[in-house]
Amino acid sequence: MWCSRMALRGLQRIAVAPLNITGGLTSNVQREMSTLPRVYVTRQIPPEGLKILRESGQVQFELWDSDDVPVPRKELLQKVKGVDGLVCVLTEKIDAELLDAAGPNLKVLSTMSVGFDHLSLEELKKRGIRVGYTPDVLTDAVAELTVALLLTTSRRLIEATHEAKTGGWGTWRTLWLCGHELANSTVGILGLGRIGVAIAERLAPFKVKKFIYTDVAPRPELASIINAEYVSFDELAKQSDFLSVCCALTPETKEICNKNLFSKMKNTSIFINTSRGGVVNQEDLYEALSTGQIAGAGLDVTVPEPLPTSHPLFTLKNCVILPHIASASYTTRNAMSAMAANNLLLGLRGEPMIKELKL
Ligand SMILES: O=C(O)C(=O)CO
Repeated sequence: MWCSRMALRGLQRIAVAPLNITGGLTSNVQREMSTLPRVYVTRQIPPEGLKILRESGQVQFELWDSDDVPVPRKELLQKVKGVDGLVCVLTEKIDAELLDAAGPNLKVLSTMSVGFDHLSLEELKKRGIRVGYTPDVLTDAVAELTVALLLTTSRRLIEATHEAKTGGWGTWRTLWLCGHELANSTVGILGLGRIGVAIAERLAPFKVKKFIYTDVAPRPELASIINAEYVSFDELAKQSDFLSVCCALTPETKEICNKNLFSKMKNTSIFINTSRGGVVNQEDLYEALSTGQIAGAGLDVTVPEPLPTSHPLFTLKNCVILPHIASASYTTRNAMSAMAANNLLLGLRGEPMIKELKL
């Protein structure tokens, strides 16, 4: 089944150029097309971005025309040979092997993501490749989903609908399916950036008592927007009733949420992660959840993705797991796609990108 699907996908791959290449084109047009910078797009990105690339007249591009299956690595290594630009999503590892396969023509990489842990920045820098990414446009969608996940976890909504559907709903009971409320709580943010601020702004009307945060250093400008207090990592763990992870995954933050953190949290606390699965030691989280060290966890991101259905975290009632959908609204994904396309085109023209990573 898998093989035949893959074979079908392979057949569906199409080359898309700014003008449809048909037998009817004059040889002049064909000659002109062949001199345009070549771009490979590693995924069928949402229509806005493809339209921008197609109508730009600035590039010829080929894409892996599927959203369901990522381009196989072997195929990707073939397809990037000699390209001038690359548009990728977060499932593609952009490392030395891939950059070597692409060769020296590659000048611009544009990722349709705010996260960049799938990119080897050092290798990109070494080769002088400019990198575009897509922050800001997804902030609202991610903040919205984080609030939804937090409430789903703290008020036990998945358990509750399951009980209602499967006959567990007996009489109204005084302590049945009780959870933890935001009113009068302390909300902690691990890694205060645009998204952390947007989450806090949305939580404030729930009558949160106090926002606290930790980061590599205080961020007074952002903190003042939400009146958040800078605390140490340990204090964040100790004081937070709800702890929301918003930091990027870097070598410094890898598995920063581990036994050390969970052991200091209250057993009534809720842990939420919508950043990257790699910031959490999942074995330690399982231990904390299954022993009642913390009350619950809501995860939009895991290691690996997808998380195998046999993973122990799926056995826990107090763990809500979503399949990495924080930015998944039509508006946001189209905006990310458009920004990724524009970053690429600007980069190839040697102009400043809308959002470019400083390497
Ligand atoms: O953009 C990202 O980095 C994501 O995780 C997708 O929302």
